[in-house]
Amino acid sequence: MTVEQGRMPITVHAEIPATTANLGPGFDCMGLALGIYDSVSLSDRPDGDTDAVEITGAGADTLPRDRTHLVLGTLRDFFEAQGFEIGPLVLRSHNRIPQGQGLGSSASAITAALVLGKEFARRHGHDVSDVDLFQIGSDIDGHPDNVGPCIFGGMTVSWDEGGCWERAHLVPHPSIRATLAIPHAVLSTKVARGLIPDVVPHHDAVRNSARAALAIHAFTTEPALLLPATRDFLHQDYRASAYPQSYRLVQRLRERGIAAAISGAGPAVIVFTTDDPSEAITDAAADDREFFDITAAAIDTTGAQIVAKETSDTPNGNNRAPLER
Ligand SMILES: Nc1ncnc2c1ncn2[C@@H]1O[C@H](COP(=O)(O)OP(=O)(O)O)[C@@H](O)[C@H]1O
Ligand SMILES: N[C@@H](CCOP(=O)(O)O)C(=O)O
Repeated sequence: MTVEQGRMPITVHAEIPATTANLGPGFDCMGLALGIYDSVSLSDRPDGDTDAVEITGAGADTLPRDRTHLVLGTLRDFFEAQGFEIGPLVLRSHNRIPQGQGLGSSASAITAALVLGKEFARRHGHDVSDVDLFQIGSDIDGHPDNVGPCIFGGMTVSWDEGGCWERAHLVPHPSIRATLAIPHAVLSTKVARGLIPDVVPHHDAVRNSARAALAIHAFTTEPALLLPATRDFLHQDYRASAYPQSYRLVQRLRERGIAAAISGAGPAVIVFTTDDPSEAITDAAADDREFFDITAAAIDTTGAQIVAKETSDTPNGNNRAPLER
């Protein structure tokens, strides 16, 4: 369907949170949404023959403007797969989620495409009642541990059941604060995944299972146990060579009794505390302190949202509308 003669072009706006996957031992299955948002909008382009992409913020100098742009490409693939005919589009994106840091930017980009695409198609009169964004997004990104919290907010645990993605939604304990140490370096998730062995010792699998189970309890009920609950045996040691400064910072923080882990595939470090850890992080970073930007991140509880209008620089949730997922 194209914009009919005389009909006002449609614009849909969305805010899409960053996510931190793994939380230590929850490799490929646990994740948490963070209050750092990409603001993305999609409009009909009645006066153009092709799609247009406008980008500000993170990636403005590096991301493509054609169909290889992850949001636009995913949108077009989604419309084609669903059989929705949609004319030329303008995609506008103000990105606050840094790319290649382990903050789920690719999952957020894919989620942005699907959330906007579903709402845009609905407003163009298409039936979207059977469209399951979590399923489609997890298949495309391959990381339900990012896509789950990105869509639903809070914390999710996800698993594969006979080729379908399932998830449970958890509410993190309100006293938990997340702080990020974001290095001046990037790492592609694909490269980081290449460092993980196909097989791990049974003993490590057992130890990791215990910590992952404990993480559910610590994140939801007893934050005092966050230090042991964020110990991983499946990925961080294997990937240490790809993020030496981040790995060192995690070790030093943990030696000081602070729950720290690599965020997603890295190289950002995520710290979970119930008080302000900035000083401790600066201290633990020692000679590497100039290498990291330290910033607090709220825990997002709502997930991706269609919003009434484009937000100013700091999304505050005032114009958020419930999203039909
Ligand atoms: N907002 C965005 N718009 C377009 N492409 C994006 C966006 N965010 C991420 N990407 C794509 O995803 C890549 C980063 O994905 P990945 O290596 O998985 O790192 P991350 O940990 O940030 O998800 C970028 O190089 C880019 O190709
Ligand atoms: N479980 C995945 C998570 C990847 O997250 P990202 O934010 O780095 O894309 C992994 O550790 O590979």
